[in-house]
Amino acid sequence: MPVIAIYNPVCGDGNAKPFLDQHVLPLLSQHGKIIDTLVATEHAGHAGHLLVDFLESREGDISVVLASGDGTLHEIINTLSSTTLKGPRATSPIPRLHFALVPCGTANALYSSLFPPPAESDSVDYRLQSIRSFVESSRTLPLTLAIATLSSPPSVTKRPQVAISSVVVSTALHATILRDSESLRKDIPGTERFKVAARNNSAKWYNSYVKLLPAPLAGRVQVYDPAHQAFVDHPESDEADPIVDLHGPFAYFLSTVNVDRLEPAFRVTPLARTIPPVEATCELVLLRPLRDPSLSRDDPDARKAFVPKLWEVLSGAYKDGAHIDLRYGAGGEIVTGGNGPALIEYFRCGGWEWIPDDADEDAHILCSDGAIFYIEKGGRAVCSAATPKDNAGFAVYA
Ligand SMILES: Nc1ncnc2c1ncn2[C@@H]1O[C@H](COP(=O)(O)OP(=O)(O)OP(=O)(O)O)[C@@H](O)[C@H]1O
Repeated sequence: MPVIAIYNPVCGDGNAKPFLDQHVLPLLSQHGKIIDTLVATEHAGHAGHLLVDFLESREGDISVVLASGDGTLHEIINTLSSTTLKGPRATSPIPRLHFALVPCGTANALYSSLFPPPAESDSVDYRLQSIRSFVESSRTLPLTLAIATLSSPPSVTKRPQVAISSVVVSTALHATILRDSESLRKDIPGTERFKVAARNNSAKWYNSYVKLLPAPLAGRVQVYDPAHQAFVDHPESDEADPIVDLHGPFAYFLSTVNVDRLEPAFRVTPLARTIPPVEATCELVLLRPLRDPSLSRDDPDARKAFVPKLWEVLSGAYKDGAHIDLRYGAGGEIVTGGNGPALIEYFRCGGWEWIPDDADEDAHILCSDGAIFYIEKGGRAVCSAATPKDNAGFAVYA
């Protein structure tokens, strides 16, 4: 099978090339794997085009050694999903692409979810696991994709914009963090920049109306019940009307596919691993501050009072996903037992719609694997999880 190795020289701390040279290429060569093309990305958006050129010049299935973070994989998936190949491949569908991931990015969400990190997650061995799987077992896992369609208002005749994710689609706090953290990348190359951007946005709430759609096999939207530590059918999702309506404001709204974490230690959707889905689903976690019994309306005092609770939830994600079992006590204090409302609402669904309030500028920001999009005024984002077809789509050596 032809093999291309692509590295992003600027991702993470900028060490993809030396890591490839010192560790990856020798291991591949030890196992007799020949790299047909070894190439660096030269600019944003380049990785997808490199792969298109390679596909057009080879036949059959191909493998890709990808030394980057999640953003470069995102670009590849989006470019290939919107490109018609030339030459002999013009008449046949793009074959399944097999990726051996070398985690060289900042967060490496997909890699660290597929290979949950030991304490020493920087070790060379830890970073070579997908490569080892490529050379030793060739076992691949197909990726579920989250397809987000951003539509204009019905009065505007414009094609919707499509963003395809293999990790995360978010709005609200996470999307504004990603928007703002990019400008901090140069000064703070590590994950600390996400925390700085989070602090700057922590008192914001986002006004939107949301619909949750069931996955085909389940037929119902499912919600996590902390009392039984299991998913149950949402009480408002029944056979006659399986769609669940949710009103804001929202502090947090984040949906994942394929991953249980966004950084090695930030297990934001832990049930993706502990109760694995049986079909393509979005794992959706959200936080609606007005579920807090101590808050009755949205005003600046309420937003300020909620900030420490937001932080406690987010720090719970760093404690092996403990945030999903936090509840409100009668006075709005955060507790771990009892039967008060859960802080985090954790849904498993086939998709969702986010219809931002026109007057709330920041509610129009959407993040797809770190790439930032703007939902037009009067428009909406619709996201659905898709199962890859046999022999097509994207798979990872794992
Ligand atoms: N040669 C290049 N010069 C400048 N930017 C590049 C180049 N090659 C790729 N890029 C851009 O670098 C961005 C960051 O890459 P990537 O997401 O892989 O790493 P990261 O952000 O450090 O890691 P992660 O997404 O895991 O947090 C990508 O969005 C891509 O467009």
